[in-house]
Amino acid sequence: MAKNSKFGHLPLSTSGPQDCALTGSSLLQTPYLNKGSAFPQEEREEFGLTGLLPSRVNTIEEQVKRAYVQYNARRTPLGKNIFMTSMKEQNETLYYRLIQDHLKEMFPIIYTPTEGEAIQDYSRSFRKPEGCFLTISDPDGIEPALDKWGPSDDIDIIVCSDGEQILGIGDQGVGGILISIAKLVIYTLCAGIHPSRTLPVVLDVGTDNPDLLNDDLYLGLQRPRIRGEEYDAFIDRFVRACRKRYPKAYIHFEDFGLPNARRILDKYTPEMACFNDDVQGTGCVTLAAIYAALNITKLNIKDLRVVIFGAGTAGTGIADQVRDAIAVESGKSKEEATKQICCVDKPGVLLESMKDDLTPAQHPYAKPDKEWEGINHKSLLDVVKQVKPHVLIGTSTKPKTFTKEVVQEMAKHVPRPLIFPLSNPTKLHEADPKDLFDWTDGKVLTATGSPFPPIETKEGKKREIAECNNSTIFPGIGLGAVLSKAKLLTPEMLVTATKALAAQAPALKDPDAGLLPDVQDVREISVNIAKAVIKQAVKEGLNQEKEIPSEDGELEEWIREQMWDPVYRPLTKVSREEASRVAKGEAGSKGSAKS
Ligand SMILES: NC(=O)c1ccc[n+]([C@@H]2O[C@H](COP(=O)([O-])OP(=O)(O)OC[C@H]3O[C@@H](n4cnc5c(N)ncnc54)[C@H](O)[C@@H]3O)[C@@H](O)[C@H]2O)c1
Ligand SMILES: O=C(O)C[C@H](O)C(=O)O
Ligand SMILES: [Mg+2]
Repeated sequence: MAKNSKFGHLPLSTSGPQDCALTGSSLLQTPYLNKGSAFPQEEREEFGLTGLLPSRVNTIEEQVKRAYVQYNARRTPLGKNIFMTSMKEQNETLYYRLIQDHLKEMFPIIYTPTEGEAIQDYSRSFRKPEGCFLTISDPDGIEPALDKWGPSDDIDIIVCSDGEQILGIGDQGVGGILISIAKLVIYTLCAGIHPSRTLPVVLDVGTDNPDLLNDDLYLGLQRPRIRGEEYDAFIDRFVRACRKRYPKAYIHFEDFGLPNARRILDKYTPEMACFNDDVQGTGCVTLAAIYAALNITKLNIKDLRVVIFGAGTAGTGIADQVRDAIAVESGKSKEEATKQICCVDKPGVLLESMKDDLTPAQHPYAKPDKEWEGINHKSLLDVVKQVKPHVLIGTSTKPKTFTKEVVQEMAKHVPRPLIFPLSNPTKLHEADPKDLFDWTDGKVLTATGSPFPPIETKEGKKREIAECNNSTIFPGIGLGAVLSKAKLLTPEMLVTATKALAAQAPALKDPDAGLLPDVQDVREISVNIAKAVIKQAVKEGLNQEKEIPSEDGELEEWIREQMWDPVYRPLTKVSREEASRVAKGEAGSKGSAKS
């Protein structure tokens, strides 16, 4: 429990002394409690560390300085990523503090795009497991595996992936554990979710990736993916087991394949607080970036024409958010609003005659065939000529498909084209922002799925390229859901989160600034997003937490107080029996003590 809080009992432990039942080398090997060379003299004596550490006692700032030198000695992004993973296994507080002090530089190393390389390399560079591995060949193993992560109040957020559509790099099987871990690191960094209260899971159901099927070092279930009833039953058993073991935990689904992502989300949304990041996170962050751009172009969302290239999980998630926003602003029905959105996939514009081959999420966007008669709807250039979109979004995983011709065609019809190449990792982006800028004489308003450096304008000014990645919004939404203990995550909560993000766009004040806040500021942004979500949860009567302050200032303070910071906290020696009440169990990978 947080100490000295004017709010009394708070669910997250973020400050004050913490109980520790470990001593000696087991303490040094417990990443959540280890302070390494920063253990003060008294704790070295009390916890049996004498002789196990060099004599000099460092501050965390000194440790960060040393770790940063070591980090910089690694030459490649993947080498740096591997270094960071090993730092996390040794000293979690230092790991988070190091990133926090170099956030902008390290974000692309621990997250998109470098995490993609690490995932592809998972079985080959594997050294130490982290996370929870559940396998379809052993469904009875689900409950005992979850039991290892502590008592029912211990877990706030579960991120799970079945590894089928990791970023844009496709099926990575059991390596998908690393995307669950990376998303949870972002929750901690960007929204202060307590790192010991999170659970990363991979649901190993096999793989259809031939490279992995033929690799004798592959660590997952080496057989084709199991689909259909057996898959559904496995997912259901997992979700039910999570609900039973951690009834208040929020479930975040990540990088499931197209046939499953939306289906699973729709199944569980009416029953529990759950979230699909690729569908909802991407939809919300993209809509927020559109809102910010509209402020510059002075257009209203109700008038927009939008082309979405790549109508998969993310593409249809974005389409739905934009459609709903158009409907609300214009008073039109959803069906009417849908007409302003044109979804293009491999076979071209989605048409009614293709209905048998479309997913349920794509169905509403299928256009009457006669509207496209005589037009080459498979050519993006022809689609752009026909639709004259204000907004072009790429979620296709097909690099360089927003060609000079396509972009210049778009720029003929609208004064400020909004073009968002969102396919990750960077090498899959549909266009490079510098090209978009050059091809449109700087008129483009852009945001990208992975980070890019600013562009220099002819006048020597810098134009920031916002990162339109769901990482800007999912941490705040999760924080809001966790602190309010929301029973459900509703569309209204997502709308209010999107508006809270859009209201903080730097471009509202300076048109050369980014369309979305910089990662550097995301912690503060998360507070505002969480506040919006919590207020909406209360409004809808879905908050299981009853002690939520109603006044805005107090609410913000209440949120901030529950956000975890990477600082060393004094340790209080307790017996194993005392600690076990709150412990995660020494067998758990995160160490045993929490207070
Ligand atoms: N920036 C973000 O926050 C964010 C969030 C989620 C996904 N993404 C990225 O979006 C991409 C798609 O992810 P997803 O989860 O939606 O995958 P998905 O497989 O569900 O969707 C991809 C879609 O693109 C279509 N496609 C493939 N080739 C095409 C082509 N030549 N022309 C038109 N369409 C084509 C596929 O048929 C599919 O429907 C990935 O690269 C992912 O990293 C980015
Ligand atoms: O993980 C990311 O970088 C964003 C997104 O969830 C994706 O799948 O690309
Ligand atoms: Mg994703």
